[in-house]
Amino acid sequence: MLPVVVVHGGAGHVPKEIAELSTIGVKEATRTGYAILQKGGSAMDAVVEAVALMENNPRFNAGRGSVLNVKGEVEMDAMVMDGRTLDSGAVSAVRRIANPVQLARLVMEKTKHLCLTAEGASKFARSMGVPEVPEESLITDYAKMRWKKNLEPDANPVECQMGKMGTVGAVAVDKDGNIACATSTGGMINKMEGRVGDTPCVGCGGYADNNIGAVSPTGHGEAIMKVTLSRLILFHMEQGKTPEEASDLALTYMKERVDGLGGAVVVDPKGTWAAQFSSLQMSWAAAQQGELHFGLYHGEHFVEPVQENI
Ligand SMILES: CC(C)C[C@H](NC(=O)C[C@H](N)C(=O)O)C(=O)O
Repeated sequence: MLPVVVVHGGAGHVPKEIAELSTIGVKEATRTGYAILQKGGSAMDAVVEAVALMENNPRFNAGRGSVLNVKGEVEMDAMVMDGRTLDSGAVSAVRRIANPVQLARLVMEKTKHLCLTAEGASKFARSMGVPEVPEESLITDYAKMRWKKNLEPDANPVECQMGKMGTVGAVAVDKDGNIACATSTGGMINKMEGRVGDTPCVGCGGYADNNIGAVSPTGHGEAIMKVTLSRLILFHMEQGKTPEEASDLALTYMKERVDGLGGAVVVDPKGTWAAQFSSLQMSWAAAQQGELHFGLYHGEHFVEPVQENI
């Protein structure tokens, strides 16, 4: 059953044609993560590479392609967690960085802190030799269009929020049984300047523990934080639930208790995995035992050889 990697590309909803590009993106990221695991690479390497690839893909709400805050600027959140040691690293409201997930990993590896924010995170990036990129290079026409639409007086905020999907995340177990997670996002459309969502918060936007499993979620960040979604899913697994049952229980709780929608990718130490969501759709893909699994709408589960199209 090992190794395994499971990836998601967000839980918002967009028209089918656009959503299919997300499926292509999550499949590509999953193949990349799986190739690393097959060569004996670590779960941490696999999730960071998979997420960085999706940050570079303008189709997703992370890195290039991030949604814009109310001022029309890009502020991104990202986190990683290592299930061996429970070490984690995160950045919040960070600007002008191409790959926040790699910066989050550096926070974990090179500082004694778990999270750096805004200007401090940028300063740390500079000190680590991470290049600053022009803000314009992170902004797509699509993100600008959604931002403007949201500012219109008759804009329906719910409709507009859901009309852009693409937070990205991954969980993996390597052949040694080590488990890791990574999540990266531009956040919620037209968020206030300085808004920090679930993604950089341990137990909310991700959690990994070799003894239990790992989770990377997507969805309305404020709702995810209220129920500490990632840790809640793992709590249900500690109580004996499967990854699928645990995700469904926690997502139902989030919906009923705080009216929040979302989804998550989950693994346990044996390599049992799940990709569940309460939203209309979530692009996801998983690789295990030479097979690539993927889907987008409820009830969809396609399988093909993982080697295809390489
Ligand atoms: C409307 C929602 C479901 C869309 C979803 N957003 C996030 O996951 C945002 C992230 N959790 C945060 O709050 O910062 C997406 O990008 O697909």
